[in-house]
Amino acid sequence: MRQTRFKRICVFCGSSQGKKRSYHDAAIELGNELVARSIDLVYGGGSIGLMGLVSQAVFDGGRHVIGVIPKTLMTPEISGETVGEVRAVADMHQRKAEMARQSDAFIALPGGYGTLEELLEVITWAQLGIHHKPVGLLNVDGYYNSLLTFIDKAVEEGFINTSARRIIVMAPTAEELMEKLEEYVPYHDRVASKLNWEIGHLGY
Ligand SMILES: CC(C)=CCNc1ncnc2c1ncn2[C@@H]1O[C@H](COP(=O)(O)O)[C@@H](O)[C@H]1O
Repeated sequence: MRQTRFKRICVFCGSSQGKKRSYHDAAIELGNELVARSIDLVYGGGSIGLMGLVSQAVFDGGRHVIGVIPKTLMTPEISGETVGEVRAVADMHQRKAEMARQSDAFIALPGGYGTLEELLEVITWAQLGIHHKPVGLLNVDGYYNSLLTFIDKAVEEGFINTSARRIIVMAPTAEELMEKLEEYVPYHDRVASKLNWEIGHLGY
């Protein structure tokens, strides 16, 4: 068993499986990597898409799985069944706060609007000093290349600070990504570190 600084990691990913086999395989590989490192999973609940694959892999590997799901989405027709522990929440905002509160790091696999929104929110929260947890992007088959190019454009055009660019930890495989996340040094902004967030309200 490998040494790890993480007890639980939150995975954001598609509620669809995507078209390539590599997305399917990467979700299972990430789940297995968490198991190999004795890390538990926090995710959005349910069994659909890549969400179902990663949660099943972690559950089958004997680790604890927490699915945080809004009551409205909690039907077999919409989200399928959640393996492991289910935490029902009132809405999407509570879900994100609860997923963030429960985990020591975040990883995004390929996904659509929901995944992008969750990923960008935890990056923004890191930038504002709301949390100091690493954020990893699993760039399976270059899926996120155009997003990364866009972010570099935003740095170039002066909308993202060069030092904040390094909040995103990126790798093409789960193993490499985990190695990088283990070594991540939290981002510190002089202004953000002086902000006094109401921890209770934000869910931290
Ligand atoms: C009505 C409908 C479309 C239901 C889809 N069913 C869903 N069930 C559970 N979580 C979801 C669902 N859709 C989006 N999410 C959230 O958004 C992310 C996936 O959205 P997407 O497929 O990338 O965009 C997940 O990490 C999850 O937290």
